[in-house]
Amino acid sequence: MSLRQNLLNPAQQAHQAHTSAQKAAQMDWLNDLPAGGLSAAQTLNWLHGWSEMGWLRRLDSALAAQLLRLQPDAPPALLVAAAVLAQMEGRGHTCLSVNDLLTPPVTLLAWPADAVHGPQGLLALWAHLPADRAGWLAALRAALACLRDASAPDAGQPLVLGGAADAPLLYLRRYRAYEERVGKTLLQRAQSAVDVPTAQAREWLDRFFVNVPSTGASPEEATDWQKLACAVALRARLSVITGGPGTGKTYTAARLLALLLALHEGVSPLRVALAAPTGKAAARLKQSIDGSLQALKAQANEQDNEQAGATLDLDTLIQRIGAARTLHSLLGARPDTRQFQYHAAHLLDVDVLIVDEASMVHLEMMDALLQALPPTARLVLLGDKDQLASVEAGAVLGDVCRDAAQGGYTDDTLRFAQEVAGQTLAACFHASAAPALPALAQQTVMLRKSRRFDGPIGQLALAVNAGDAAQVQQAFALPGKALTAWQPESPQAVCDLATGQGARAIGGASYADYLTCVNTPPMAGDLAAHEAWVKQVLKSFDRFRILCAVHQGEWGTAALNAAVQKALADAGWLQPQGEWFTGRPVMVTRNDTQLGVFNGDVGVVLPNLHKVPKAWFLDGEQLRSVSVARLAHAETAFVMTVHKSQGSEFEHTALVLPPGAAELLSRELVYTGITRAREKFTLIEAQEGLLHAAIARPSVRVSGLRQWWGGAER
Ligand SMILES: Nc1ncnc2c1ncn2[C@@H]1O[C@H](COP(=O)(O)OP(=O)(O)OP(=O)(O)O)[C@@H](O)[C@H]1O
Repeated sequence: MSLRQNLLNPAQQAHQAHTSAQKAAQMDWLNDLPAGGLSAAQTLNWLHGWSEMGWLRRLDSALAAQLLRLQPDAPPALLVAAAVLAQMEGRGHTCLSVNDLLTPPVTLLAWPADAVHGPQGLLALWAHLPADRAGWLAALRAALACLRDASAPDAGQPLVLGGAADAPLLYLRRYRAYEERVGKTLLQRAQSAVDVPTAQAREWLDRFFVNVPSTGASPEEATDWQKLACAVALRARLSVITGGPGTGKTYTAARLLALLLALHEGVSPLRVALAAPTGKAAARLKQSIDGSLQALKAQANEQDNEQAGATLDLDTLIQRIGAARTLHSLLGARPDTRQFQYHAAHLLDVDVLIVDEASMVHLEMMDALLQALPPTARLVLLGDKDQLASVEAGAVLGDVCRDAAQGGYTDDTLRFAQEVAGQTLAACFHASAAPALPALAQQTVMLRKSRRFDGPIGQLALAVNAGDAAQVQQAFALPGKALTAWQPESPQAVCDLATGQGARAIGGASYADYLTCVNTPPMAGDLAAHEAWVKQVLKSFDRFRILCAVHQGEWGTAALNAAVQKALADAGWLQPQGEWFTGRPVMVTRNDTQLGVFNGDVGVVLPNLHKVPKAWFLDGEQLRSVSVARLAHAETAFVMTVHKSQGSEFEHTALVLPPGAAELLSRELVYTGITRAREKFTLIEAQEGLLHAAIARPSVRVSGLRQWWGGAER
């Protein structure tokens, strides 16, 4: 089954099967093409045929049709490039490299064999298209009503040609505009220097970071990267702190806030905002920042009270920070429009903005955020560069942090690191040891020591990240029950895991934990007892989660959710009557600002005190209930995609790798799945070899973002 088929619902698949034979017959004429090559109309037919077959989206061939209407003599190559570009945008790429079109883009599209080799397939069409870059560029530039390049005036053309002469990039107009604005604004912010009171900053940093690296430590371990990250963040209006789970990104951000407070000289108090792409991630950020500031307060009190605790009012800072918000809510998302309440002409009221889980922020959202942020405000991006990028197009954090591991710090940065943070970086992190890296890299620091993931799960995550199959194998062979790999015969195994009744005693939390709670509501009918019960259910539900990579097929979210629900009902845990039965876990699939729920929020349906079913959500300790009648966009959440799990962690995480979806199984997907697990990780491979195939496949997002700050393009 192809990727597209996997994403189709059963009705669409049936329709597709019905039309396939019809379309194949319609396309027979393509075998008898005249030697003169394809006309634009024939090319369009061919592309429509691909959409009918489910290889392209209808949207993709519709773009080609729109271009042909705009310019009736548009060359076939332009129509094909546009349809492929639209398809790539749907897969998260912000542009299409023209170089990828010089030969049939078999790897790029990863279509099934008949779509590649069949008489109406990719190879057959490519026989009619230019064979070199000059030919493609000539074809693209022959349609200036459809396409703008650097030399042509902007007349609202839907396509834009950009990139370098030897690496031209084709964009949809919208993405080119986002990319240009995001690239330029990030660079401006990174270059926008702020005066740092060196001696004062050094004094506070020495107070906040008391770790002494052990003698004989490796170059990575010899540096206090957290302290360095704080220092670097002081000197410009953009800083980026990346690192794996538990490396102390929020710990560092909390100390940075304390440092900014300590150095703040304005008359009005520092205005701080916290945000993340999802509600869950925002709640975790707030909890973590508060926890770190409380710990810092205790540390300051233990140190010399006269010098630290007494002069730094951390209590007021904690109170003033306020709740962390989703980016949608921060920017003031409005129903049914892409426009936000805050934008370039109505700026956010903030001095410092910390954005966590920045790997999930897609290009369009990053653009909206940067536009709405006052030029004087400091932006601090936190995130794990190795995690999956967002479903939507763009991988801004990945692009920014591409060289973060190597450092590439200039003399200026090295001097600053020494003066302000007291850190002498090993030669391997100097710019001389690598090609000189641009200003953005000087504002980026990678944290390298995990405080939470030093056990088997951490080892596995590192091995996956390095694409090291042997180390992965070794990690699974480690003693203890933290890691389990399983190749069951059928998806029934997933149900066994969910009910906690699996034949294999692999241990770990299951859905039996939260359902035990669901089935023992409080006897007393008072509000406090009811709230405590709801919170306990929600927290227990978050102890375990099943993640998978696809929606369709017997190993996809739809079938597995139904199977798990049935298994739990058969085992007596659930009574699934109607849609909104007690205990049903739900995930919101669309932002609804009026209801206050956002795409990705996960809750559980439980009765309120008056026995009316409500969907309940927990943000930190804050409980919210939503009327189920108004929750129009939600689905069952026993099983969710890895994408949707980002920003969350579970005591026990099970990752299901399905067969036939090779294109979706990437190193980043597996890494993200593993790092959702706090204590136990279970891998369920529907077929032997899926894990190894996935880790051998790092995902690549085509983007030209780095051209705006002088980095090499992918
Ligand atoms: N320098 C440090 N000294 C002591 N404890 C630390 C230090 N840095 C981080 N920690 C602790 O390690 C744990 C993980 O830190 P933190 O939550 O900041 O990591 P993170 O990178 O933000 O994690 P995640 O990716 O899960 O959000 C926390 O308990 C934190 O208090």
